[in-house]
Amino acid sequence: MKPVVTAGEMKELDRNTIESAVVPGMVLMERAALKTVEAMEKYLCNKDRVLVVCGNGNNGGDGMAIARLLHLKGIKVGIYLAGQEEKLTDQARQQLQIAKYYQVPLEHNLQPDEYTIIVDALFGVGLSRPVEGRYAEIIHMLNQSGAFRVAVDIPSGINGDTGQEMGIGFQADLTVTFAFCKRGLCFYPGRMYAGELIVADIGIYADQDREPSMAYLEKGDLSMLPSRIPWGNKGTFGKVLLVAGSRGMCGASCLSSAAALRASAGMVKVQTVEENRIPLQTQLPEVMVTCEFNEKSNQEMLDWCDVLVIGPGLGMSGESRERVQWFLSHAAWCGKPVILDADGLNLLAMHEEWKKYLGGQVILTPHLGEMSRLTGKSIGEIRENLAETASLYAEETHTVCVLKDACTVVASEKGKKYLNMSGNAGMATAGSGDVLSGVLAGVLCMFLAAEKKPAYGQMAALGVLIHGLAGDMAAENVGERGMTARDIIRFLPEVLKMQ
Ligand SMILES: NC(=O)C1=CN([C@@H]2O[C@H](COP(=O)(O)OP(=O)(O)OC[C@H]3O[C@@H](n4cnc5c(N)ncnc54)[C@H](O)[C@@H]3O)[C@@H](O)[C@H]2O)[C@H](O)CC1
Ligand SMILES: [K+]
Repeated sequence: MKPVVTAGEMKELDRNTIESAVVPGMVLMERAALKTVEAMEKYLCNKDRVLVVCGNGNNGGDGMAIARLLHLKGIKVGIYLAGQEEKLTDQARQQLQIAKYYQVPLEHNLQPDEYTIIVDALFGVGLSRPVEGRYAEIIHMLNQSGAFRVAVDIPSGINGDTGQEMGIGFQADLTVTFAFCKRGLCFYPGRMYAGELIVADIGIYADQDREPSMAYLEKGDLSMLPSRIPWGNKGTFGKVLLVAGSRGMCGASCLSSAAALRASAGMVKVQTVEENRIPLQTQLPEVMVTCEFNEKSNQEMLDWCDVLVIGPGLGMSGESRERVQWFLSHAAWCGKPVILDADGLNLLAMHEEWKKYLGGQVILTPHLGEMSRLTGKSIGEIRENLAETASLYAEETHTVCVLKDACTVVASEKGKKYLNMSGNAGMATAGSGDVLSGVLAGVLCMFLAAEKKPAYGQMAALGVLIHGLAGDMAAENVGERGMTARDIIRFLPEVLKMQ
């Protein structure tokens, strides 16, 4: 698990290291330069010609140090100062002095096409307004060149907090960011501008009590998943009750059930309507189907299950409304974990009074449209503030909120947030959300079966990671264009096998 920071948090950590830990800024700059050159090694050969384009700030200072290190390694390199020397920060000025001492060539004309590698050291976390004028022209020229492009800390022009392009963004093939990943490198389009992303440790650490509030999980975090006890039986590995499906809507129940089984649940029972019984049982013989809906059988189902998934393919009928209300309220009373998805969320949006049934063991999985209905905010406003919107709603409802987008945010009521770095555009396909609801149920089952219960936010973040990794495997095998939700299900076991 890796922390993710805002530009402001990064500057604070930077300042804290320099002032409290008394690590000179120049030392941090040298380390930043060394790590960047190290990351460039595998792309470098002595025939390369490198151009380092420097701004006035410390991002530019990093660039000058990088140029000097490359020069001393015998690489042909030149520095192009995009700003004015008199406006350089102290550290950038010192770095320029050092570069001049070692006779690093200064280029006065910008001719990107003469170089095979271009290093963008214009702006980093100090970007404070849209890029215009001469700087915009420079970035445009650099993007036009056929050179291999390296960004220092953040691709210039990309907002370090939101990932939005401010005027024009440098299109990097490789970004070496220092100390911690910035939020703007996780959200789109920032993530696309970054290219290959390397987070370089340069000796800046967060104090325990100032841990950044956001993190992302990596493949290695699958090691958190508990192993299956050898003596278990199908009941041991988690029983999922899926309240799903309605007249003419059976597909979502199939996808969610199949995903739960593929994500390690031991048993799945679907509470649905009579006309879905045959199609479900035909497509998924492993799944039990019941069409009962009465006090006695509902209570038996609730007592039987470990986790509920409520919502896929439910529709908005009065009958569906009753099913959601009964299971949501009774699950709350007995503290059973619930994943509330799709029309379960749309019905919640219409029944404010159901919020009393929500709590820490409830995971909401809205996409932007469902979130708009739940919060009354516009989709545009939500997309601009994904993390804050998810966090606010999680706090308001005391739940875990999985706000689904290209970069899904998982927010828990205690303010912890996770960004998902797995997945791809091929997953924007019908049923992908139904699959996620099943995967989340499967992951909860894993932990419940092992009698471990990390925070629901962390379990949900693991489920989102697994869903995305399966989607990445599907894209590698069948391509993004042609993949379907069932391809994601197909690769779930491969992902879990990796752990
Ligand atoms: N975080 C770390 O551990 C380290 C960071 N380092 C590097 O320092 C930069 C941040 O440097 P800073 O001086 O704060 O700002 P920038 O260099 O990012 O910004 C340059 C300068 O540009 C001006 N500016 C901002 N926006 C615009 C604009 N749109 N048009 C024109 N000019 C603009 C602004 O006034 C800034 O002064 C960080 O990213 C790292 O690369 C340390 O060197 C190593 C440790
Ligand atoms: K940069």
